[in-house]
Amino acid sequence: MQKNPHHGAGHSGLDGPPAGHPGGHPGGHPGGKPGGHPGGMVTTLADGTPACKLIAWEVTRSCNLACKHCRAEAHLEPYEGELDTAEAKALIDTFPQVGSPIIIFTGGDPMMRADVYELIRYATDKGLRCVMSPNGTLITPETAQKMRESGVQRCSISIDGPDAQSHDEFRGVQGAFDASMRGIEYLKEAGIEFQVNTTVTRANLSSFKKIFDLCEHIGAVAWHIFLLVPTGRAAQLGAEVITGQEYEDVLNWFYDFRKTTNMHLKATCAPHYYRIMRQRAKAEGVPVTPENFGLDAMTRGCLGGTGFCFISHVGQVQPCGYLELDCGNIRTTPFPEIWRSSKQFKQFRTQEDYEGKCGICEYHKVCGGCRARAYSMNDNYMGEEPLCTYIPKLAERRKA
Ligand code: HEM
Ligand SMILES: C[C@H]1O[C@@H](n2cnc3c(N)ncnc32)[C@H](O)[C@@H]1O
Ligand code: MET
Ligand code: SF4
Repeated sequence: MQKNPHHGAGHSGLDGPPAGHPGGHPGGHPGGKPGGHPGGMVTTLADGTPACKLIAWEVTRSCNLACKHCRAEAHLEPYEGELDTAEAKALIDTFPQVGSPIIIFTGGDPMMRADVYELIRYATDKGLRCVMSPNGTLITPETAQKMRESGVQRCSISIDGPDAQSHDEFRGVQGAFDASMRGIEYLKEAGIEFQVNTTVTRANLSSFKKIFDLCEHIGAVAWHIFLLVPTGRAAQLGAEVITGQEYEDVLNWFYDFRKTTNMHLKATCAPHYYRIMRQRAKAEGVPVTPENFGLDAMTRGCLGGTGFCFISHVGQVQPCGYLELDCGNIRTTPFPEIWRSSKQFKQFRTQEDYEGKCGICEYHKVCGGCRARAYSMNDNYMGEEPLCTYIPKLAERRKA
């Protein structure tokens, strides 16, 4: 079945997201719910600041797995200084001031935090849409029920290989694959939808089709791919980072593959995808509209600081989880003030502040490059995306 019927012709150059709506989006998402987004999505705050659409909140960093690529270098033991229940609720109180963000309760493993359901209930009651990203191994019928009762709209479960051997090897714990599969069954029994998140590495590149088949077989509503960022434990995984050309290949494959399935496929930390999608659509004469491309037509590659942010276990606000840039701490500065005024977030919202190719690229509006990779590979978070093969038109002209 064709998910994105490509009818319509006559494409006119670049279709970016509507101006002033960087990364409009979160959908594909946990379906509508009462109290969510009345009158449609807020795109800009009263003072012109872009609204925050999505917040990944690391409610705890503790985790029972030991993944080789973990950006958080998470371990099982408790971490010092995590926000307590009262601080966490006070933070939730501020979220509506930046828009109607979807809150991803992440970790570590968010299930390692005892009051997580209380917090989700609290946020749900404020009209916020809450999703959760446990690794899946700790889910029981009882906790799945608690998730449902607290209002969890969707869970993401990470699966990085098509079978137990490859997944367990990557995730550092024998039995992780089977335990996550069991957890998924409990989610299904509790009526909670789930998506699979997969990190792309050299090791699993050739298994992609098999991982997709698995997602389909187990009934995932979406498959989101993340491209490895060499940070945290992944800093030791240099050899697993694929090359710029391999990115082009896998994202072109993803573009074609998307047409063959009804499942919602999303390239999350692969900003180049939104350029490739437009290049391919243009070549095919297909306009990039929501009718043809769903939410992919309205979002952009890197949303860090423009439509998305990350809050760490100790309250540090960052553009994303993979870029440990201190943009302010909610313990000393109210979160909405950080979102509005942090120096770094303002930089991310201004193309002139980007360096190298990204600063002059005509695809900037839809891509932005991976800021975390620019930082981890070249020590410059405003530098050009290190793994992009595209030469912007302006650079071509300057060369000529
Ligand atoms: C279609 C809607 C969605 C969009 C546009 C979206 C976009 C993003 C973006 C931009 C990031 C940032 C990654 C980063 O740089 O840190 C992210 C991370 C993440 N997303 Fe989504 N997401 C969507 C839906 C979901 C849903 C429904 C879930 C869970 C059920 C989810 C789970 C995650 C997780 C776990 C992370 C990583 C947070 C971390 O660093 O631990 N996403 N997503
Ligand atoms: C939310 C998703 O982020 C993934 N994840 C964790 N660490 C990294 C990293 N260094 N690079 C890319 N993805 C990562 C998790 O495996 C999960 O699937
Ligand atoms: N532990 C969860 C996962 O692996 C989410 C955070 S990963 C840093 O999917
Ligand atoms: S990647 Fe996620 S599951 Fe793996 S160790 Fe890190 S926090 Fe835990």
